[in-house]
Amino acid sequence: MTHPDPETADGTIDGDAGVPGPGVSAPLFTAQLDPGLDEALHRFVAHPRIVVGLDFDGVLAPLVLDPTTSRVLPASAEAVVRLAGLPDVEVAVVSGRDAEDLVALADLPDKTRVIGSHGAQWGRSAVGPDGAARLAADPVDLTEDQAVLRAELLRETEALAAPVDGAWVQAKPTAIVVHTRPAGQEQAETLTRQVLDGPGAREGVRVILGKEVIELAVVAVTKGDALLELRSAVGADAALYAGDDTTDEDAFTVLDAATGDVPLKVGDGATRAAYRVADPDELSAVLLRLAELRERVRPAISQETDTFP
Ligand SMILES: O=P(O)(O)OC[C@H]1O[C@H](O[C@H]2O[C@H](CO)[C@@H](O)[C@H](O)[C@H]2O)[C@H](O)[C@@H](O)[C@@H]1O
Repeated sequence: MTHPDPETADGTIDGDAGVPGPGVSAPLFTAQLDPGLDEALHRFVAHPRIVVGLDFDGVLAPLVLDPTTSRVLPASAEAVVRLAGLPDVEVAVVSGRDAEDLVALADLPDKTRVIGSHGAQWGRSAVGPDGAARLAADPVDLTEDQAVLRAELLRETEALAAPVDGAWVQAKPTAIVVHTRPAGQEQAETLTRQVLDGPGAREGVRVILGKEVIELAVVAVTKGDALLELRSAVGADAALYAGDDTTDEDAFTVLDAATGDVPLKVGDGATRAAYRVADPDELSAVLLRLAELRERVRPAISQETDTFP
C-alpha cells in the first residue's frame, strides 16, 4: 500500500491485494504504482467531470512491426469499458492513426470518443447493422491544395521507399507516413534524410518524427489542440492524458499537474509530462486503478450535487 486510502480503512475493500501480470483485473496491484502518481489519481477522480485521453500505439497497444496487428492490452480494454460507463467521465482515444483504423482495431465500447489523425478527425465508435464496430464521424475535408499535396507526397515517398527493404508508406486521410521500423538502421537513416530533404521540405507540409516513422501531414492540427477542444466541449474540470511519442508532448503541454491534470508519459525519453510509467502494461495498472477510484468517489459527488443543486 503506497497511499493512505480512507476507502480501505475499514478493511472492507483491499484494493492492493492483486498480483501484477497480464490479464489480472481489479482489485489492483497499486503497491507497484508510484506514490506521487497514485496521489494524483486520487485528486483527479475527485473532480466532478473528467476527461481521460489515451494515445493508441505504444500506450493502449504495445508497439509491433505491422500496425494492422496492433491490439489493446486486455487489462486496458477492461479499464476503458469501466471508465466509459461511468457518469461524467469522457474517454477519448487520441491518436495519429486514421480514426477508422482505430475503431477497427481498438474494440472500443459503443460511443467512445475517437480523435484520429492527431486531432484532424473527430468521431465516435458505433455498432453497425452487422454488429461490427464502425466510425461515426464527418468525413475529413481537405482543401483542393491539400488534397493535391497529399497525393504528390504519396507518390514521392513511395518512390523513395521502394528500393529500401522493409520500408513502406502508409496513406492516411491528412498525412503520408513512411515506416522504417522493419528496415535496417543505416538504410532507415538514409531514407529518413531523403524524406526530410525532399517531400518533407515542401511548403505546407508539417513534419512529425515519431517512433520509426516520418509523417508528412497536410494539416497543422496537434493533439494539444484536440485535447483543449475536447476539454472545453465536455466542460471538464480536469484531464488525464497518456502518451508515449513526440506528438503526445503537444497534449502534455496543455495540461497542468498543479491544478489536478495528469499528464502521463508512457516509456523512456525526455518529456514535459509530470508523471511516467514504464510501458503499456504499467499503464493498464494505472487505468484499472483509475476506474476503481472513480467508481468509489463518483456516488459521493452525485449525492453532494443532489443536496446543493
Ligand atoms: O498517436 P499514436 O496512436 O501513437 O499513433 C502514431 C503512429 O502509430 C502507428 O505507428 C507506430 O505504431 C506501429 C505499430 O505498433 C509501429 O510499427 C510504428 O513503428 C510506430 O511508429 C501508425 O502506423 C502511424 O500512422 C501513427 O501515426
